[in-house]
Amino acid sequence: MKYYAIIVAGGSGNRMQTETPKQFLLLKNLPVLMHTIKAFGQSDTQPKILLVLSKDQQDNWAHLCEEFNFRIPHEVIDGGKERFHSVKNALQTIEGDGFVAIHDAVRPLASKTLIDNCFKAAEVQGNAIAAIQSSDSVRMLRDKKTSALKRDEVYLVQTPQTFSLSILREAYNQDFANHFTDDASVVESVGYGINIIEGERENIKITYPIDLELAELLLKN
Ligand SMILES: Nc1ccn([C@@H]2O[C@H](COP(=O)(O)OP(=O)(O)OP(=O)(O)O)[C@@H](O)[C@H]2O)c(=O)n1
Ligand SMILES: C[C@](O)(CO)[C@H](O)COP(=O)(O)O
Repeated sequence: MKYYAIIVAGGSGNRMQTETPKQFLLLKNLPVLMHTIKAFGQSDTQPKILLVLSKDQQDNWAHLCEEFNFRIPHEVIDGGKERFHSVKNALQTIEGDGFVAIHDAVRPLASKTLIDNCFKAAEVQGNAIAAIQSSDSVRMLRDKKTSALKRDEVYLVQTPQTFSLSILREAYNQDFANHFTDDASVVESVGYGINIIEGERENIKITYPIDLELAELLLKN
């Protein structure tokens, strides 16, 4: 069986409000993105790594790889306008069958166990996404009214999100829609049920400055 990891790093990090896009910021003296790739490089599954980067960051990345002597093999793919298009660009470079884990470059704390478990579950069920249950109470706002939701029924979705190539190709054949906030929503929209596996609370997404501070605290040496 062939295994692939699409690591999406084609965003500009507007909410982080740093000049350097967040995936290149230093986390314990190593760019965030290198921590993320290392987790896949250390997994038992050993997927082929496809790294999606905007064209204007590809030289910067090559320099960073030299500077940090970063030698984990990976292929660089051009980013797209939205995350959806970045994933699609990478998907189009893959031929044949197999399984693909899609992962945010800015989730550098995913463990190798979580990555391997996602691949294993997708092999059995066709797809598997990492998610955790909410530990807060949750409310929905609709038509200016709020109402409580049953929190046991609410999951906070993470990446990796892992799919068989045949399902993923069918899903990414659609046109982009604004409600496609992750890969599961793209796949669900062509009629597939989505399977959840237990994610990790440490597997945070670096979105705002406080997330980088949290990641520094959480990252084990
Ligand atoms: N056109 C895009 C947009 C996002 N991403 C990637 O998708 C992941 C999750 O997106 P997000 O956290 O929203 O990153 P940004 O789009 O960079 O952040 P923001 O929305 O704050 O601008 C990130 O690793 C980001 O680099 C991507 O590959 N291509
Ligand atoms: C894919 C994702 O990380 C799952 O939680 C999330 O949907 C990405 O959202 P963003 O708005 O692109 O950060």
